[in-house]
Amino acid sequence: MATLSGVDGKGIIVTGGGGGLGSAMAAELCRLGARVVVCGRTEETLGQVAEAIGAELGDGRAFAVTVDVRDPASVAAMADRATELLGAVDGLVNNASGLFPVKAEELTPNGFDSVIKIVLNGTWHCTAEVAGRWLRAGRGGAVVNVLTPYAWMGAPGIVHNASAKGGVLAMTRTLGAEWAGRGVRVNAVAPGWMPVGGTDFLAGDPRVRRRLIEAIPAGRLLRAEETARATAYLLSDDASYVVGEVLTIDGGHHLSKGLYEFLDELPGRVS
Ligand SMILES: CCCCCCCCC/C=C/C(=O)SCCNC(=O)CCNC(=O)[C@H](O)C(C)(C)COP(=O)(O)OP(=O)(O)OC[C@H]1O[C@@H](n2cnc3c(N)ncnc32)[C@H](O)[C@@H]1OP(=O)(O)O
Ligand SMILES: NC(=O)C1=CN([C@@H]2O[C@H](COP(=O)(O)OP(=O)(O)OC[C@H]3O[C@@H](n4cnc5c(N)ncnc54)[C@H](OP(=O)(O)O)[C@@H]3O)[C@@H](O)[C@H]2O)C=CC1
Repeated sequence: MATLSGVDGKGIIVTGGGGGLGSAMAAELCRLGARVVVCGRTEETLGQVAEAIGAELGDGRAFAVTVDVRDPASVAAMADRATELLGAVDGLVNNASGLFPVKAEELTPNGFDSVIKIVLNGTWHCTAEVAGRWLRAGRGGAVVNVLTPYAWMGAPGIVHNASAKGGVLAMTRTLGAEWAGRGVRVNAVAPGWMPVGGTDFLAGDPRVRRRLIEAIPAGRLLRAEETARATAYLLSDDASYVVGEVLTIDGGHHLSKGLYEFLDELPGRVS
């Protein structure tokens, strides 16, 4: 019986690989057979991630490389090093991000820029560098951008990050179409809330956690490994005809806005 090809043997770069989702994603991709470069600005956390993967799966599976995705020269140096370490780079996961909650009317120009530079410009710099190498070499590759459902829904309180993610959504669709004929696929995942990384503080509060879960039709928070497996699919040759697509992994959360949260209170309840 035919089996799915997965990411076995592929070399993959994960930006923000020292963070909550990035580290879980790197570990799961390695469990699925990939070799991974985790990159970000903080050498210490990246080293810990590579070491933990090495302890679980053996040496030579995960490597730490520093990068600032806002700086094209730093991204080019990271891509050189990743190629040395992995032999060949087959996939790129644009996962690095930054945000802070702020009222839009209180956000300064520099505050807006600080997030746009990481999320929108950083995703572009990494994609242009890595995919540019594939195109020049006449070979294929797969890019997966990490979005969230608020890339198309909007997110009051984080206008900088929502604007950047909306831009990355347009980038995903545009480059997906522009490069599909040359074997470079660009897609995205849009995970819902996970109790990791930048939102750990929210899901860690029992009251907030309960309210979050109540609003999610699947009735629980998303596990980082589930996002990793969806990402692995888009990186793999199993997704060879999937182009410019966004795979939403949120337990139906973005579909539930409106009536769902009040279903229990309606006469002749539906749920
Ligand atoms: C239904 C579907 C559900 C779907 C549900 C989906 C949920 C999705 C959740 C997504 C989560 C994530 O993305 S989590 C990712 C979170 N991770 C991170 O944030 C880690 C990386 N963060 C950072 O590096 C920093 O926080 C960040 C500020 C972004 C960048 O750092 P920099 O050093 O570049 O910036 P700084 O020099 O410190 O600051 C730049 C400017 O920003 C301002 N600034 C900084 N912090 C500020 C703050 N808290 N409030 C106001 N302003 C602030 C400063 O005053 C400066 O402006 P001036 O004073 O004018 O100079
Ligand atoms: N947690 C959640 O519930 C959800 C998260 N997401 C998305 O998942 C991704 C990861 O988020 P999460 O794990 O929560 O957040 P984290 O804050 O844990 O991870 C963000 C990572 O980005 C890196 N980073 C930030 N700025 C730069 C930079 N200039 N250059 C290189 N790396 C940088 C950080 O490392 P360093 O500071 O060392 O550079 C950090 O490792 C993001 O794209 C986020 O939008 C989507 C939906 C839900």
